[in-house]
This record gives sequence, C-alpha cells and structure tokens, in this order.
Amino acid sequence: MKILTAEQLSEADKETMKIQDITSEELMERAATLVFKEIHKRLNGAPIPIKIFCGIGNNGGDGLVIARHLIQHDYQVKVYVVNYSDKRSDDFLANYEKLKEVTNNWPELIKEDTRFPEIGTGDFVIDAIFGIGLNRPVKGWTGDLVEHINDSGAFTLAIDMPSGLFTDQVPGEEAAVIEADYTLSFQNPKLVFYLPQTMDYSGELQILDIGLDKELLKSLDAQAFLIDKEEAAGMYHHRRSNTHKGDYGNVLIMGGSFGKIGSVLLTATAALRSGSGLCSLYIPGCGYNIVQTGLPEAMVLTDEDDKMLSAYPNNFDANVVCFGMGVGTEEKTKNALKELLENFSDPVVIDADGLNILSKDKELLDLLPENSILTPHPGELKRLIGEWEDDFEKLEMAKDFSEKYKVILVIKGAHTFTINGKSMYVNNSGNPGMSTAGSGDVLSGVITSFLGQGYEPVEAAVLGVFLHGLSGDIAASEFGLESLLAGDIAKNIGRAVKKLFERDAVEE
Ligand SMILES: NC(=O)C1=CN([C@@H]2O[C@H](COP(=O)(O)OP(=O)(O)OC[C@H]3O[C@@H](n4cnc5c(N)ncnc54)[C@H](OP(=O)(O)O)[C@@H]3O)[C@@H](O)[C@H]2O)[C@@H](O)CC1
Ligand SMILES: Nc1ncnc2c1ncn2[C@@H]1O[C@H](COP(=O)(O)OP(=O)(O)O)[C@@H](O)[C@H]1O
Ligand SMILES: [K+]
Repeated sequence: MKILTAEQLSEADKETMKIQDITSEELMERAATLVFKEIHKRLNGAPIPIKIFCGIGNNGGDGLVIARHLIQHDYQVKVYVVNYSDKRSDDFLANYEKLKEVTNNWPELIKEDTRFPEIGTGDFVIDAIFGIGLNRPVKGWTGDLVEHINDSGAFTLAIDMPSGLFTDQVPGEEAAVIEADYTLSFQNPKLVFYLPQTMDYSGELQILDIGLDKELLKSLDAQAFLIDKEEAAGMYHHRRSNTHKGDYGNVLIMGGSFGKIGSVLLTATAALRSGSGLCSLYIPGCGYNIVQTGLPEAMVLTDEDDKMLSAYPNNFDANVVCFGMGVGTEEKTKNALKELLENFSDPVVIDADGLNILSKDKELLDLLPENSILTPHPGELKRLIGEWEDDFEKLEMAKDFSEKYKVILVIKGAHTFTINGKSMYVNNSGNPGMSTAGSGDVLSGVITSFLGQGYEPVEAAVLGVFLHGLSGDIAASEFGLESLLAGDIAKNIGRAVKKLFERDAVEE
C-alpha cells in the first residue's frame, strides 16, 4: 500500500469530491460513519462512558459525526469542543448544528481557563482534536489537555492521526502528542506510524478505505510503500516442476570467527530454508566440525586461518556471496572482504562486522558491486552514514548513501526500511520476540537466498525482510515472544511462504 503525505491526501480529498461530485461534508460523513461502524462493531452497545474531544477543524468535524451516530445508537456520549481557535471549519459548523438535532446534551466548550473534565480509567476517549491539518507543535493549555488525556489511563482512540503528531516531522521535546491505544486512519498509512521515534503514539493501527478515487491514488508517487502480505505475495516466484537444484542458486556465505561460528550456521540454515539450491560456507578452520555436524546439507570450505577469515576463495563459483556475520574486524578479515569485492562483480550481501569493516575503511565502499545489499541495524547504520538529528534526516541520509554507492540499504528495526535510491519500502511483519541474538544473521540468509534464486536485488531484500518477519510471527505464535530463538525464524520460512497464499479469517 502506498504511504502518502498529508498534502497528497488533502489534495486527493479535494479531487475525489470533484470526480464523485460530492461535497466535503458528504465525504466527512462517509469517513466518520466508517469510524462509527468500527466502534459499534467492537462496543456492541456496551454502556461505557464515551468522551469525544473535538477540535474546531475537520478532524473535530469527524468527531461530531461520530458523536451523532453514537448518540443515535444510545451510547453514553459526552462531547467536548477544544476551542483552540475561533476559526471553525464549515464542515465542523454544519455538523455542530446536526448534533443539536439528536441531543439536548450540548457539547461542552473547553477554553484556556476551563477546568479539564475528569477522565476515568474506564472511560473510552475519542481523540478528534487535530488530524493531518496540524501545522505547529501542540503547546500551552491545549498541550496540557493532551497530557491530561494521556495521564488518565483511559483507552484512547485517535481519529486519522493521534493529535499533536505531524505527518512530516518529529514533534519536538516540548510538544504534546496523544498516546493512542488505537488509531483509525483514513485511506492511506502515514510514514510517522512506522518510524522508531514516532510509532509508539499511534498504538494499534487500522486504515479505513474512505473511497477516495482509485485511479487518482494510483497516479500519485508514493512517499514509501508499506509491505504487507499482498505486496509480498506479488513478488514471490513460484517454483516450477521442471527444475533442478542448479536453478535455485549457488550461494556462498563467508562468516564466523572463533566463538562466533553459530552465526554462519544460522545464515546458512536460513538460506537453505528459503530455497537455495546449493549453499556453501567459507569459515575459519575452527568451525569445520561444528558446521558439518550442524547442517549436513551445506558444503564447507575453510580458510587457512583457524580463528578468523583472511582470504576470499577466488576459485569458488558462487552466483551470490554474503559476507560478515561473526567475522570480527581484524585487518586480515578486512583483506578477505577487499579480495571479495575486487573479484566478484555481481551484487553481494554485507551484514554485521562486514558493515563495520566498511565503516572503518570507507574506500571499500567504492568497490561494492552495483545493487549490493547492506543490512545494518541502527548502530551499524550510524557508523556507516554518520549521526542524524531525527528519523526524517536519517532517511534522507540513507537515500543519499544508497544513490551515491548504488546499493540497497536494509535498515533493520521494528519496521525495517529498505531504501533503494529514492524508493522506500516499509516492512509490516515481525514482532519484538525477534529482538534476539542471531535474528539478523537469519535475515541475511533469507535475502542472500532470494538473490541467488534470481530475484531482482530490491525484491530479494523487500520480500526477504517480509518473510523473515512473518516467519518470526509464526514462531512467536508457537513459542511466545520471550522464547523465540533466531533458529526458529529460519525453521519457519517455509510456513511463512505458505501463509502468503492463505486467506486470513478476517479477509473472508
Ligand atoms: N473533506 C476532507 O478534507 C476530509 C477531511 N477529513 C478530516 O479532516 C482532517 C483534516 O482537517 P483540517 O485540514 O481541517 O485540519 P485539522 O487537523 O482538523 O486541524 C486544523 C486546525 O488546527 C489548527 N492548528 C493546527 N495546528 C495547531 C496547533 N498546534 N495549535 C492550535 N491550533 C492548531 C489550524 O489552525 P490555523 O493554523 O488555521 O490557525 C486549524 O484550525 C483529517 O485529518 C480528517 O480527520 C475527513 O473527514 C475526510 C474528509
Ligand atoms: N521489535 C521488533 N519487531 C519486529 N522485528 C524486529 C524487532 N526487533 C528485532 N527485529 C528484527 O530482528 C532482526 C534483528 O537483527 P540484528 O539487530 O542484526 O540482530 P543480530 O545482530 O542479533 O542478528 C532484524 O531483522 C529486525 O528487523
Ligand atoms: K486526532
């Protein structure tokens, strides 16, 4: 799904009104009625005190429409108008009038000197204060109200955006932002829902299709692409019957050092579980017995050094090479990476200490074959591209780096970002159980495997990241978050591929 900017979305609102010949009030009615239906489906008439905080713009207008429908369905509703300005929008005013038709219990006005209403932990708060029209940080008494809502402990549902959250910048330290438990956002996801600095504000997320014109949306350039099951399934190459192992890649994984041989084993297991036809490992001598015993399906070549990598096996005929897990950053090992980059012209996958070696000796970056894939976690990324002020600057710096060196960056995290020049892909699978030693090694194996099987490099990265996360989700559902081991992610890749083509119960 496309991630769009606030400007694109409000433009799409306007264009849709023309194309569908509807008023903005009708579009608001449609959008907010969908929200009401979602609430009604879950509350099912329960007599919970509902407190709706409405701004005076169109986000507040949504809140008034939701209030009207809830009141008409006999819910216990109290509406507050947060009067941060006198410039009430037309659709706000129209819906304010309509609300009067269904209740005598008029909205209570909250102004600068008003005592804030008490909010109990058992209340259900609807945040319709600000949406995508926010244009400056929320401070002063409106900020105090936002903090009052946050401190209440009540379940908070944000409409379109948690109030105070911008779509295109990180709120400053002083700014107040609603910490929503759930966000129902209109039409398309917004980038801030997925960035480490801002993702916590939106809580659980649901995107509502409010029927903006499909052709129009198709024509817009995405700020980024959100990768879910549907997008991943579209990238997957089905295996044909008339094939043999030679058709599925011959991957070489160079990694490990004394005490860190397990990392290579995880990468190789993941590569074979992801469908590689042939998988060989190049490791220091000390790992030979461990790897041959741990993974009989893999072939093993050893370096002349017993404890670390010191060379690249130039006579080995692999179609893709992955370098870096557990290798350390010794000078000898740097030479091994240099030899690899000087002798191998197809895209490579570089992970972990391979990245740290590149960061220490940036001249090596110029040797990277075009479309190579680099898989840093945030610490490795900082060493590679330098410090950033905030997540938006990080993404710009990463795009510049990707363009300069013609490489694909896979920035790992709760939502992994794959950056290919100006294009960004945001992963939407995975769970915190995957924050465990070795899960990055598994990811390198999955990506390397797809690259070896002939996927376009960016697809190998994006699909690899998605399946790695989905496999982690399957493993977590079996073992629980705490018990999840990196090896469980590798083991479940096949189930993840099958799941790509299963219909979920909610979709039926
Ligand atoms: N037909 C449509 O378009 C549809 C729109 N929809 C809904 O509309 C929402 C967007 O509505 P919107 O554009 O009216 O902006 P909104 O978020 O309500 O805020 C604007 C107000 O906030 C003010 N303001 C800003 N920052 C401030 C601050 N820090 N502190 C204080 N004030 C501040 C700003 O004031 P000003 O800058 O003018 O002084 C202005 O008054 C969107 O998220 C969705 O929910 C849906 O119904 C679908 C159809
Ligand atoms: N909270 C999380 N939600 C989703 N995925 C996660 C989470 N934490 C970690 N991951 C994934 O697990 C992997 C961790 O990689 P990395 O930090 O390199 O671990 P290691 O170095 O131990 O192998 C990444 O693919 C990351 O996206
Ligand atoms: K809101």
